[in-house]
Amino acid sequence: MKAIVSLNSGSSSIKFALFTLDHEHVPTLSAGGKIERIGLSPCLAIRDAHGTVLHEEDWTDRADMTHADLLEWLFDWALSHLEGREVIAIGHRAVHGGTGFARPCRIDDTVLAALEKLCPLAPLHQPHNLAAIRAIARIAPDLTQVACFDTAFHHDRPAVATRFAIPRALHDQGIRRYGFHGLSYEYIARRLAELDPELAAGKVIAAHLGNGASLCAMADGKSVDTTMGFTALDGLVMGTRCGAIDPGVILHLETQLGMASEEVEHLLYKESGLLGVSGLSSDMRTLSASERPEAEEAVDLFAWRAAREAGGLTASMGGIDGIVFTAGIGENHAGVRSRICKRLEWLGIELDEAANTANAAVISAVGSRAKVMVIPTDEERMIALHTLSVLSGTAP
Ligand SMILES: Nc1ncnc2c1ncn2[C@@H]1O[C@H](COP(=O)(O)OP(=O)(O)O)[C@@H](O)[C@H]1O
Ligand SMILES: CC(=O)OP(=O)(O)O
Ligand SMILES: [Mg+2]
Repeated sequence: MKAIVSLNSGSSSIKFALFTLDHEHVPTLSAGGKIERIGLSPCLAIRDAHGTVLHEEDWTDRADMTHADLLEWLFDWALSHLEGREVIAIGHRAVHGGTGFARPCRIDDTVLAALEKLCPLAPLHQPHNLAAIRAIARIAPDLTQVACFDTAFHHDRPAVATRFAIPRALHDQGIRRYGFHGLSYEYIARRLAELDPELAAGKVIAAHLGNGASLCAMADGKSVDTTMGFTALDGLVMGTRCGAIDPGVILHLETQLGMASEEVEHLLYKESGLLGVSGLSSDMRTLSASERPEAEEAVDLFAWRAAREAGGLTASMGGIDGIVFTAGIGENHAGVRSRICKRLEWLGIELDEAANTANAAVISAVGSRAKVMVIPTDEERMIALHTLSVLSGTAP
């Protein structure tokens, strides 16, 4: 049976899925899994389509294990468990497509070289995405590999939402707001259209709150604004990323505190966000379980900033009909959803706390002016669908 594999290398996780194809090439999930807490103490779970665990692994205290080490482990496992399935292509999440890539494409040396140039704009992601592509090219040089871009969903936003207030020539060189988490938002837009077509046709904020976090304002299922910009450093507070920051801080760090640009990069990408504010952890579960006041301060800042940006995106759309929470924190953390929604009560948003605690699909109260939902994201399925569209020559 033919199959395709989706690989999604995030900043703290590698998610993967194997889809079998029927004779019309409709993908059905066969197995999938996630390696998480990379850089802390990685663990892995692989499940079949019914959620039954096929394999679990815990690399306690192995903060040293890199994305590449874990991918190698995963390949070895996969090769011995394919059981007659023939993998015809591998689709990858590629976080940054720059100005050159607005739709999924087959990967060759030219594409790889162009994506390599974008690594400085997504240092937590793009190098891992490309390392996975290269590793597979070494193992199976003839296998088709497809890149699916996080930036693509935002490509057709109104021009005003793409511009920084800097000299025009820099915008023309590509220094502009791109936006990320596009595979997740595209999936949410499609899923919402199935679950609630009326809401999907309206003005919705999708909140992808994971280790990386952003919001997307969607009108009629299309991105009109988003909190991330030139890089995935912008916008909300994240696990280890600072989110939007006064650029004057960066100038001060360099000119007054004498920090080298590599040190500033490290500080803003890897030592800031929830980790920086709490001094404890980048992981929301750890912070929620902690009694330390700094942990509480970090969680509160996370929610405050998300609500503040949601207010801004509401203005971008000229109103709001609904909010959809997704990704690790958005799907699972009732307390954070509640904190954000409380700060948005002025928009007529009211939660049903029992539904919220149960992680129900609809968590708004009956009288709420805007509907609030929880929809698990599925970037892997989106990658599979895009990969198939490239194989069949029907990519948009
Ligand atoms: N059951 C849960 N309850 C609360 N938070 C959770 C839960 N599961 C995951 N998270 C949080 O989600 C975040 C990771 O999100 P995820 O979307 O998996 O990350 P990535 O951006 O690396 O794909 C972490 O902060 C983690 O603590
Ligand atoms: C773009 C981004 O931040 O991705 P992730 O959530 O996987 O870190
Ligand atoms: Mg993610």
